[in-house]
Amino acid sequence: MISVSEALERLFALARPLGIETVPLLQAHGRVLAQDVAAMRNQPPFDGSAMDGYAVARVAPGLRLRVIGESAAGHGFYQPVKEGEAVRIFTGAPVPEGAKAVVIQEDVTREGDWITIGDTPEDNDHIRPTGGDFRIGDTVSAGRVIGPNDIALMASMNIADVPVARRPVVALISTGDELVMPGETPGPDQIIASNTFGLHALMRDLGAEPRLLPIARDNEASLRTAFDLAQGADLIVTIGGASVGDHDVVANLAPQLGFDQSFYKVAMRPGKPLMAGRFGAAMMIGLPGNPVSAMVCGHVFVAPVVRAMLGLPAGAAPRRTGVLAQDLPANGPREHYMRARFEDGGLVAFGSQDSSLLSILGKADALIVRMPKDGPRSAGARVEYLPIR
Ligand SMILES: Nc1nc2c(c(=O)[nH]1)N[C@H]1C(S)=C(S)[C@@H](COP(=O)(O)OP(=O)(O)OC[C@H]3O[C@@H](n4cnc5c(N)ncnc54)[C@H](O)[C@@H]3O)O[C@H]1N2
Ligand code: MOO
Repeated sequence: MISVSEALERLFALARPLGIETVPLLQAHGRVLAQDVAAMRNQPPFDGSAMDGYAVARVAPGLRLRVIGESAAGHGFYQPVKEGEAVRIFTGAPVPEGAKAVVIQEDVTREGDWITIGDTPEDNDHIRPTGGDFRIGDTVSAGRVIGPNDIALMASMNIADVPVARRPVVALISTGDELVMPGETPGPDQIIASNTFGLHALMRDLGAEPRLLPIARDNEASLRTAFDLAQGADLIVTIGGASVGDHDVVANLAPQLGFDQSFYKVAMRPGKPLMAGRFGAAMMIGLPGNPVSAMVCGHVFVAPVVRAMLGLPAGAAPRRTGVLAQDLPANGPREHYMRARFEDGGLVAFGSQDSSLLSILGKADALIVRMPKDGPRSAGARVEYLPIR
C-alpha cells in the first residue's frame, strides 16, 4: 500500500495536459485561462475626469474663469483650455489639453458663462491619467480560474475571445448488479446508484465535462461495453468492484480489457482499494464502491487530477487548520479523513465513520485529516481539515 501523497504524485504523473480552445468572453467564466492575454489598449485611453465639474489650467480660490465649452463622456472638447478659461466637464470625459485639474462643481459658483472657484482642496486634481489602470500589452496571467472580476478586466482590455483549457471529459462508470438508476424501481436486493451522481456534480463544479455512462454489470461483457462507451474521454472513473471479492469486476477484469495499472491500494480510510493507471488514450481511476469512500476519493484524488489537467498547479486539495471541539483517540495505520461538523467554530467528528453513511457525509462540513499513527488529540488542538461544503 502506498501513502496518500505518493498516490497523488503517481496520479499527477499519469495526467496529460489538455489542449487549448478559444471561447467568446461571455463563456469564459469558470474556465481556466490557458495563455496570458494582453491588453489591446490603454485604459483610460486619454487623461479623463474623475468628477463632474470644471477643467482648469490653474486652481486658486477666488479665481474667476470663462466657460468656453463642454466635455462629456463620449463627446470630448478638443480645444486647449488657457489661463482665465474653464471647460465644463463630466465624469469619464477627456480632459482638454492645457487643463491641470478638475474642480468639482460643488466648489464652484456659476453665473452664466462665468465661474468662480471657492475653497477647494488642491491635493487632488481629479484627473485619471492615460493608462493609469492598464497599458497596451499589460497581461492577465494564464493558470487561473476566470472569475467575474477577470471577465470585467478582459472586457475592458478589448479581449473578445479567450484562450481556455479544454474541459476534461470524465466518463463515470458505476459497476454492480445491485445498482439501478435514481427514479427506477429497485428489486429486493438492489439499491440506487448514488456515487456517479455525486461525482458528476463534483466534476461540474471543477469545470470538467462529466459523462454518466450506463451502469456496468458484474460481468466481462458489460464492463467491456462500458469501456467502449468511454472512448474519447480524457479520464475514466469507475466506481465499485475495486476490492478483493469474486464479483469485484474492475479489480479482476480491467487489466484484461486494457487497463495499465500504476498502483492499487492506498493507506487511507476510507478509500483503501483505490487504483489508477492508463487505459488507452485515457487516464483511469478506479474508486471503491462504498459511497463515502467514492466521494472522499473524489475530493482527495479526482479533484486535484482534474485541476492539474486543466493546467492549474498540481497539488493536494487545499487544507485549512481548525480547532477540535472534542478529544479524538489515536489514529490507526491509515491516513484517516474523518467526517466532521462545525459546532460553535470547533470541529466535532461524527460518532460513526462507516464508509457507507451518506446521511453523515451530507451533514459534514469538513474532513479532518489524521496522519497514520497520529497520537490522541485533545479538545482545543489544531488539526488540518478539507472543507467539503
Ligand atoms: N475482504 C475484504 N473485503 C473488503 C475489503 C478488504 O480489504 N478485504 N475492503 C473493503 C473496503 S475498505 C471497501 S471501500 C470496499 C470497496 O469495495 P468495492 O470497490 O469492490 O465496492 P463494491 O463491493 O462494488 O461496493 C461496496 C458497497 O458500495 C455500494 N456501491 C457500489 N457502487 C455504488 C454506487 N455507484 N452507488 C451507490 N452504492 C454503490 C455497493 O452496493 C456495496 O454496498 O470493499 C470492502 N471489502
Ligand atoms: O477504505 Mo473503504 O473505502 O474504508 O470503506
